[in-house]
Formats: sequence, structure tokens, C-alpha cells
Amino acid sequence: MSRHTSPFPATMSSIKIECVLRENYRCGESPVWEEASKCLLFVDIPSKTVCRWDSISNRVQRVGVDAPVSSVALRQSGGYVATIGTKFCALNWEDQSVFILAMVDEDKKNNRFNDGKVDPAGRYFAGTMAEETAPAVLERHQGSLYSLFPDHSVKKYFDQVDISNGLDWSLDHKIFYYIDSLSYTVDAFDYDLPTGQISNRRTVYKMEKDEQIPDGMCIDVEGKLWVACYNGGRVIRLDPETGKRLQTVKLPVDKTTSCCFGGKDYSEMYVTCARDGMSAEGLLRQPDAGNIFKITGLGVKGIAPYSYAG
Ligand SMILES: O=C(O)[C@H](O)[C@@H](O)[C@H](O)[C@H](O)CO
Ligand SMILES: [Zn+2]
Repeated sequence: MSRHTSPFPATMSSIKIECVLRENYRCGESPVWEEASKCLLFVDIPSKTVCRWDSISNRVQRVGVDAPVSSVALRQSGGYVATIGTKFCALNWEDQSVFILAMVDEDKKNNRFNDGKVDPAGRYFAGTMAEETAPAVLERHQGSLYSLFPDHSVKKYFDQVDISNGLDWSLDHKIFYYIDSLSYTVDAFDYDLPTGQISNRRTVYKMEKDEQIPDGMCIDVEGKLWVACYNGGRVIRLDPETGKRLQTVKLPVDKTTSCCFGGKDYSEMYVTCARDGMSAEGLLRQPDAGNIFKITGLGVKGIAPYSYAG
């Protein structure tokens, strides 16, 4: 091979996986890139903490709250929104204050919110689940999917959810993708952006055995879905139109929980993971469990996260 010829075809990129933050979170989740500050926001659910990692200074700020915090999102009017316990909340980063916007599942004392994300119209979607006694061990069918509209009203879409998890919208905003983890599938609904209505649920991908439990998810600029595989130690790239897996990227930790694009032009992927539920031996083998990873060289970019409009 001549020295002018790359050993790889032009389409194949060289993927690099770096651990960028070593704090061994119990259950890192909900990574969100904030372009204005070049920060990665995320939560550590059981430690009731929202974190903000500054990619320039490499410093982390943490805000503690009074209940498990399962997702965080940007807010158009400044600060953030977060799902805390069973409450949709506004979070003022400057003074660390929390303001309750709405409450759900008031009849279900053992429930908490899980994953959440803002839709292209600025509504904050998040679903609930029964609290786990161990990872993926919980009373089934207790959760529901909700969204918080900009006027702070709450819409309930459906119930009977086991573990409400990853969510995102197609690039044309006409499809809502959703994961109820214990269904071991990635599902799609028709999405009506003006009203926030969903309809026509169908499955677009069935997890393979070694991919384990589907958890957090994000879309890329080609409309393909990236799903973090809890216990599978990987993120997978799916084509929701053909139902085929296009790519697997393995990480040095088993409990990969979620992923988002960020960094320069959203060309990097950030991955969260968990340390809770690992044995002592597992933790020795995987000292990066609970840390934050950055993947570069994927050769595809993501899109900016939407901000809550209320
Ligand atoms: O991160 C989440 O979404 C849940 O809150 C976690 O507890 C795990 O992912 C779950 O146990 C595996 O499905
Ligand atoms: Zn999750």
C-alpha cells in the first residue's frame, strides 16, 4: 500500500473513547450539551445531584436536590429544568434554588420520574417508574409518560410503563421515538408537533440478547438513533426505517445509561454510565464505572438539544 493510501476506506473513521470525568457516579444519566457554556449537564439519579462539567476548564459544579433527579434540560428563559422525584422543576443554577412547576403520580408514592427530554416545540417530556430495589428490579407497569407544556400544564400520554427511558424526535419532527426499557424494544409514534399528540405506536428495533436493556437514546444528523445499552457496555446506532443495527461502539463499562452529542459542531458523543448494581469484582475490573466518556471519530454529528419554552 502506498503511503498516500489510507488503510481504511474513506467512510471508516477512527473511533476514540476517552474517559473525561472520573467521579464514579452511582447512576449518571441525561447528558445534555449546553453550547453557550461548552458544558455537559447530567444527573446522578440516586445521589440527588445535578452536575455541570465545563469542558474548557475541566471543572464540575454540583447542585444537590431533595429527591432523586432523573433528567435535566435547558430552559429558554435561563437556568434549567429537571425532573426531581415526581416533580417537574425549574432549577436556578446561580442560587441553586428549585421551583416546582408541576407534580405527577401523586397517588403512587413509590414512583419517581426517569429519563426526560425537551421536544422541538419546547415541551418537556418525561416518564415515571416505580423505584427500583436493584437495577431493573421493580414493581411493573407503574409508570406513565407525561409532558410539561410551556404554560406548565401536564399532559399524560399513557400508563402501564415499566421503566420509562430514552426519547427523541425525528429530524422532520413527525416521529417520536421512545424506550420502555423492559419491553427490550425501541418504539416509534407519529408525532404532531403543533399539539404534542402521539399516535400509532410501533416497534422499530428489537434488542439482541447481548445488547441487554435499552436505556437512553439520541438522534444524529442522518436521522439514525443511538441507544445506550444498560448491562451491554455499548452504544448502538440504529436505522429506525429498516429496523437494522448499523454500528456498535463498545465501552469499557457495562452499565452504559445514556448518550448525547456535544462538543464542536456536535461532533463528539458523551456517554454516561452507572456504578450502582456492580459487584466488588466488577468494580475492580471496571474502575471507570460511573464515569463520563467522550467518543470522537464517529464520523456523524448530532443536533443541538431543544430548550424548555416555559
Ligand atoms: O438510568 C435509568 O434509566 C434508570 O433509572 C436506571 O435505574 C437503569 O437504567 C435501569 O435500572 C436499567 O433499566
Ligand atoms: Zn435511563
